[in-house]
Amino acid sequence: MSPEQYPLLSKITYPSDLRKLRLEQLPNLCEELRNYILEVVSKHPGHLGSSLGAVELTVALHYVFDTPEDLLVWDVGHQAYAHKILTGRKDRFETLRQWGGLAGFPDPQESDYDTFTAGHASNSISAALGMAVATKELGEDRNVVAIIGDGSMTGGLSFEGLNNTSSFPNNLLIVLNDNNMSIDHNVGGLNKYMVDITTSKTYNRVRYDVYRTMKRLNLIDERNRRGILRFNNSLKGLITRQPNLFEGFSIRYFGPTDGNDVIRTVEILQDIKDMKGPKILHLKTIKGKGYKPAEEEATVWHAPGKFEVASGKRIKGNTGEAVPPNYQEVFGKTLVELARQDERIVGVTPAMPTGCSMTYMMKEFPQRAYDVGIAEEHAVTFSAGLAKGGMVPFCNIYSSFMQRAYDQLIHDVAIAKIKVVFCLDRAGLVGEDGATHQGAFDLAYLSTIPNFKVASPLNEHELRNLMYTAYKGQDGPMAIRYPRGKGVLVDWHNEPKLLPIGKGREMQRGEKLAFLTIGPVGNIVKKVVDRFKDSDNKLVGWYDMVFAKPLDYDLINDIMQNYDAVITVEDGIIRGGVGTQILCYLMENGYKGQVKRLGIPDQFIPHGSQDQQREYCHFDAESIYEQALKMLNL
Ligand SMILES: Cc1ncc(C[n+]2csc(CCOP(=O)(O)OP(=O)(O)O)c2C)c(N)n1
Ligand SMILES: CC(=O)[C@@H](O)[C@H](O)COP(=O)(O)O
Ligand SMILES: [Mg+2]
Repeated sequence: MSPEQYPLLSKITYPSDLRKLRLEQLPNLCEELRNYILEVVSKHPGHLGSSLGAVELTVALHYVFDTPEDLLVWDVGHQAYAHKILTGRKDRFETLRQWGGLAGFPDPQESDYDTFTAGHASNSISAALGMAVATKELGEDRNVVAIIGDGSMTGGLSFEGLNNTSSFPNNLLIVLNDNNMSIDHNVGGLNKYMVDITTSKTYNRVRYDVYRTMKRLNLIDERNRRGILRFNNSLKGLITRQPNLFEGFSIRYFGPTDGNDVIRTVEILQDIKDMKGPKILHLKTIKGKGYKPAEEEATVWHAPGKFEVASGKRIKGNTGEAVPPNYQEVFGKTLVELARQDERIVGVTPAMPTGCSMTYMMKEFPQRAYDVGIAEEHAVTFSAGLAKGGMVPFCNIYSSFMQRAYDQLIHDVAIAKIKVVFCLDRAGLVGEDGATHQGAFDLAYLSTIPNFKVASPLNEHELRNLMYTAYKGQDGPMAIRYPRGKGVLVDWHNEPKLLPIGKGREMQRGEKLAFLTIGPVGNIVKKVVDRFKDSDNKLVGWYDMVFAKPLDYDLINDIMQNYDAVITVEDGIIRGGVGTQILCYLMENGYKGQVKRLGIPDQFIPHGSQDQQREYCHFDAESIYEQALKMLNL
């Protein structure tokens, strides 16, 4: 990092260096941080807009608090790039989200400054509250701060934390970083409340008048700054005629104030830092702050991929050739096609309309597509309610975020056999988001639930067939899981047809070794099978199981009788996954051949490309081929 380009930042390794700066130098430091984030993230893609918007509050927090002694708990953590840069990781920042490099989210194994696992939204208040209560219990003198966005504040877990905050002695500070955006537009009553509180013109005018008058009379000093903050709070109650939501939880509320004004944010933090009891500071920030394209199109620039900083042009690597669509696009367009046929079909997404392509449905049938905010539990039970009310809901949730809603799947859906179609996006290895976001567990956790059907398509045609089958060819809950990214068929738009429930397919007959696969990972196995074809096309067989539940036992019986060896391959955790279910069946039924299960081992797989992750897990084409050779004694 050149001192010419980054005169302040180049001298900072840790927050202790930052604290040596004068207050008036901080705006320049923020500018440098922003430029550095842009320089690196344009080449090594990651989450941009949130981190740009949080630069000032990050600098202010590390300036005022004695980190890492004081504890900062970041929610989601996609806004924490400035935090990473300022806490000893500047020189590795270029390795962001790459295999062996820095994680995209705070990670306690990466740094002492990262106090808690981050990646899934809304856990920061509970985690920080626990730390704050522990601190108090142990008589330690340290501050604990949770930093949470307006979108993440809508998650149920946040409310559970807020509700609990005043129950035990603690001095927790919650910093609410409110940019009035989630990835897409933020939704719901809380969002409206926060907009109202910010845009109350009378409140803002009176507050400003009071401040100006006091300043003119030279009445603003350290002593009465707190008095002004308190006065603002009472004023807000009087003028907006709304009780303050957070005060209602017995949490002292300060703000809203401009969180992109670093000096003002430092001053306020200094004022409230040592106040006793739980408190919340509401900062208004701009997502993408300081980079025009990101400010103008916050959703696109949430995680834009590679781009040219100067022009704001995103680099797409488009060769002009026809390429297969993303599974997400196929889901989105197929849902619209089905919805055209049946007005009972509706879509539900917890805050991921763009990510999962529910946007197609929202565009054509705005009344029949529901973004419920970051609320996976609610999304599942709400869908069950919709179904009870006569609709056919397609509830799309990322596989790893569905982990939040396991009880709802069982209690609110499966027991009563309610027909909801769950589309689990980002199933399997997801790439650069890493451990927190891997869709590793769904095949295992869904297969254990009675009354559930669980399937995964080999390709885009099969995704369409499964969506159609879930809607038209069965009753009760059914889950369809598919991965992040491109399919395999350029000509993907088939006429959807009904598939037999619980039936797999023989893709190639062989004599010695059978591959049993589920989902798109079958396309990798196909390459391996083709490689054997060159030498001996009788040696290996391949079966696409299609359903993890019910499993096709007829097919497995046939395989048992005709092959000496079986390799199962799934893009999911091995323990409890489809391979394990097949292994149990084979053993229970006296199979004497060899069995090898390939998939995600009993570990959390870190960030990197999906290819690197598959290789690490030994289910890339080469590893599968080697495994087959070994079992065939070749
Ligand atoms: C449980 C969970 N659901 C969904 C997501 C996907 N997600 C990541 S960031 C984000 C938006 C969060 O909004 P906010 O907290 O306001 O932060 P901002 O992006 O605006 O900085 C969403 C929906 C997630 N990480 N975790
Ligand atoms: C931080 C977060 O949880 C999301 O932004 C997530 O990274 C989205 O993943 P996709 O890029 O796969 O939609
Ligand atoms: Mg936000």
